Amino acid sequence: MATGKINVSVENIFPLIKKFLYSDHEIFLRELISNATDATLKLKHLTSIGEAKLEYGNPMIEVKVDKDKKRIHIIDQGIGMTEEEVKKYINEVAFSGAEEFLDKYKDAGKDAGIIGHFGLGFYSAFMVAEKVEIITKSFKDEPAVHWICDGSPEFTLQEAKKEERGTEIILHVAEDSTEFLEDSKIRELLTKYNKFMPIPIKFGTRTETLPKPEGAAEDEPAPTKVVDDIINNPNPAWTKQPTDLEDEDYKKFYRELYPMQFEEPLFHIHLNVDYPFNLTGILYFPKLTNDLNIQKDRIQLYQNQVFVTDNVEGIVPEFLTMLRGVIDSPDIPLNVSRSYLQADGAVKKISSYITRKVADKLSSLFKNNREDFEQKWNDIKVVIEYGMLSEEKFFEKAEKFALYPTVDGSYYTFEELEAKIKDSQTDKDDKLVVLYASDTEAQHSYIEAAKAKGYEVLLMDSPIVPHLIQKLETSKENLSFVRVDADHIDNLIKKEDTAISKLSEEEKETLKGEIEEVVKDRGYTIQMEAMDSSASPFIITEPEFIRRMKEMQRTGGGGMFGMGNMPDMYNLIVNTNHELVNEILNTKTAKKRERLINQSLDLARLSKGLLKGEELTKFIARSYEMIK
Ligand SMILES: Nc1ncnc2c1ncn2[C@@H]1O[C@H](COP(=O)(O)OP(=O)(O)OP(=O)(O)O)[C@@H](O)[C@H]1O
Repeated sequence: MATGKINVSVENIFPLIKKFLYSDHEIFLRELISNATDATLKLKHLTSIGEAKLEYGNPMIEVKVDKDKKRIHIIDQGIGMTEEEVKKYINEVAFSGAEEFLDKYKDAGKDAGIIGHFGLGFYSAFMVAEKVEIITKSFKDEPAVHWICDGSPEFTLQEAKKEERGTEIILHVAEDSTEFLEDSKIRELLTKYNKFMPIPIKFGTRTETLPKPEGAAEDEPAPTKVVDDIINNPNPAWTKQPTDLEDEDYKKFYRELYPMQFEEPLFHIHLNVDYPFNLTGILYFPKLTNDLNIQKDRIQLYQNQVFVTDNVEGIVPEFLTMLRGVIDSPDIPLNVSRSYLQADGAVKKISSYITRKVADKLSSLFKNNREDFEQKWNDIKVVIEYGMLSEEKFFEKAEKFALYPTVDGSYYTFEELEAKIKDSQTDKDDKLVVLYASDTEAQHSYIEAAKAKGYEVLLMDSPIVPHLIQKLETSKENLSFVRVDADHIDNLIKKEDTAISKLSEEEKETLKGEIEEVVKDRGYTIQMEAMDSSASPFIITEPEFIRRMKEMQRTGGGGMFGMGNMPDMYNLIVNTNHELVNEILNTKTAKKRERLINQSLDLARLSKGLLKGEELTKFIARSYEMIK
């Protein structure tokens, strides 16, 4: 038996390994299974090129937990190691790797998230074990060896009896890590990190129900068989060629990724590039709600089929983090901080590649089946609108497929919309005015007024609309968006012809004074307008600019500082051509005038959804009195 001392400058590296990555202790299993996988794939390679003269067969990796003896075994059938190789790879290479790791990252230990993604390699075993054994037999014709190390830099190395090729790692689990002796914990980790690794991983057995033999009695139980429980799918969909996959395969894989998701994805995008960087993956568009905060199943990042994280911030442009699926790339550096990641050239290229692929897919979906795309619009618009706002390149590409639905359910691209409304909705200053509503119920009367004029009204109801229209207005010339309740209809799109007022200037002044007297404490700005006699006598409007700025502030970013908390501002428009307004003017008694004004104002508020609570109760009681 040989004993030796591992040559390291840190006197005892293991307590340090334990101290770091405290919350990430669980990665030891991922690291050891990755090594076992590498060893198996190396053997596959050597047999394929004829360097290892043996049958590759169907090797698997087995994980076993012996709770009584407090041990975890990881057994592979890979290339194994000779004594020389153990000395070299374990005592020197692996150790220096661990040392280097600690040196580099002990100060960066607090850079949340990233550090645990960097493999400590073999020595991460000491994060949970007080003693580690390696029993390994190389594929070369040499005796097996047994290496034991108890966490000090001393180790023993002796010949072992192992006959089969491969490596067995035995972890003697430390007292403070006994949670890893629970089957359920190990299963959880295997499913989290190793679900799609390329070599089958066995963890215990399971009972499979077989079909009943023909002619079996109905009450006879179906026969069963005990089989290896393989926890992974070694050939996940993203590793295959898109041409080899059907739509159903993509859906099946989605269910595999998110077993708790019962809703089908709307469509998928298969990513596949090998130059100038390597990346494969599948992204899915799920049905998204308008609530941006509740989307919880996230894109998973893999490196060569090993799960790394589900936090892809910095790698995928932010607007696409709402999607689901997987990205697998060996080219994404993980042992660095997020801020570095965002500045990294390769990562930037990856991010813009993904953006382009998503835009191309949306474009082809739109072209190939517009009807279907329109039907899905409501579920995907948040991502697209968000992308248009945050990525200039995407904004340009989205011109072709971004849709603008009307309150009547027609969908236009911006170009189509422009062509459709150009004649009717260009104002006297040559500005194209796009009318929109955010709520068809609440803004019903305003929508009707616009439709009566032959105008189109868009329905724009996602939370980022104020930002989006701001962006559209600044990127196109002579364009403005106004919500239907921002002013009375003739003011929304001002044309040359000035309406004739039935009231003289003097009469208007008198009336304005009288109305002001009655409504003076309610904060309305009164606007006397000569409108169509069939339009409502009193209308309450909410000026576009201030409302939009406030909304932008509330949804974050943009707008004007401090405006989010300002009270809502309303205008009261009085239609001087309406009969009732004329009557108010000519009413003899002040009491009756006041009553007419109040009743008209309440009706206008009712129409705008502003009449609530006690005021609504009073209004109803008063109305009953009137018709009695
Ligand atoms: N199960 C195994 N079978 C054969 N060789 C192994 C096995 N585990 C580890 N080794 C050898 O030990 C070396 C060191 O392993 P370690 O995990 O520390 O580093 P690595 O795998 O090279 O890199 P990293 O894990 O940091 O990506 C490996 O490169 C390999 O040669």
